[in-house]
Amino acid sequence: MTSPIYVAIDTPDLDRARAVAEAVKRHAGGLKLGLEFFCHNGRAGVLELADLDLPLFLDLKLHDIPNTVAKAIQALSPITPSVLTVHAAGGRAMLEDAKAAAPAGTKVVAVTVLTSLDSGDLASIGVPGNSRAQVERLTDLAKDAGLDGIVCSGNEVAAARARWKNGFFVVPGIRPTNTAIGDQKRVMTPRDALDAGASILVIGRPITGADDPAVAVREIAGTL
Ligand SMILES: O=C(O)c1cc(=O)[nH]c(=O)n1[C@@H]1O[C@H](COP(=O)(O)O)[C@@H](O)[C@H]1O
Repeated sequence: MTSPIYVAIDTPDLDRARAVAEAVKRHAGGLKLGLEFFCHNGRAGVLELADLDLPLFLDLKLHDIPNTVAKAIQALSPITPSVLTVHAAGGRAMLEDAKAAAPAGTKVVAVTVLTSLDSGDLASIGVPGNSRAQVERLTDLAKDAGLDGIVCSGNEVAAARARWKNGFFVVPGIRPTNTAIGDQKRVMTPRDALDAGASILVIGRPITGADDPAVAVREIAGTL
């Protein structure tokens, strides 16, 4: 079975990214490249890692007016990521245009409530209620807009999946027991997140910050 673990390769250093990717390859279902990597290496850097033969998840969390987001996605060509992120808070027209602009083989998924936020943070940006209510609202929006799935924490994924049976659910904020939480606020263990309905798990520092990323990813895979 393909591993559900997507390793977040959060570094601006292309050589380090390649080394970590090679180390984790055996137990990873894919690599996630985000803003830290992309701001430094751009499209050329993503294409450099295409020969690793692992699906590439491009996490750009696009959030702008519909025209700008659609044009930005077109400007990624010839990259065809397996997964691409946009912010659900960009609204329905932006989500529809993002999906229309993406290559046919790319899953476009909407970030709902960042896993670094708790209900106090939500209140401070004018969102009433808890993270689950907001994830549910944005899950319905993403589904209606024709996206492929959403990003949420393990705490909300069961509720989100109950509303969208065949959606694709990306769950970051993954922390094996005994690993540092850091800036994340809504976390779950890999096993619990899968049991709750995650399609894939995004895991960064518990693997990339370990003394030996190959050992760390193997140990996590062993718990699934
Ligand atoms: O879209 C994401 O991947 C994402 C959404 C979210 O709500 N929270 C979140 O942590 N992420 C990403 O998931 C990764 C988590 O990294 P670690 O906290 O190091 O495991 C980072 O690359 C984040 O950018």
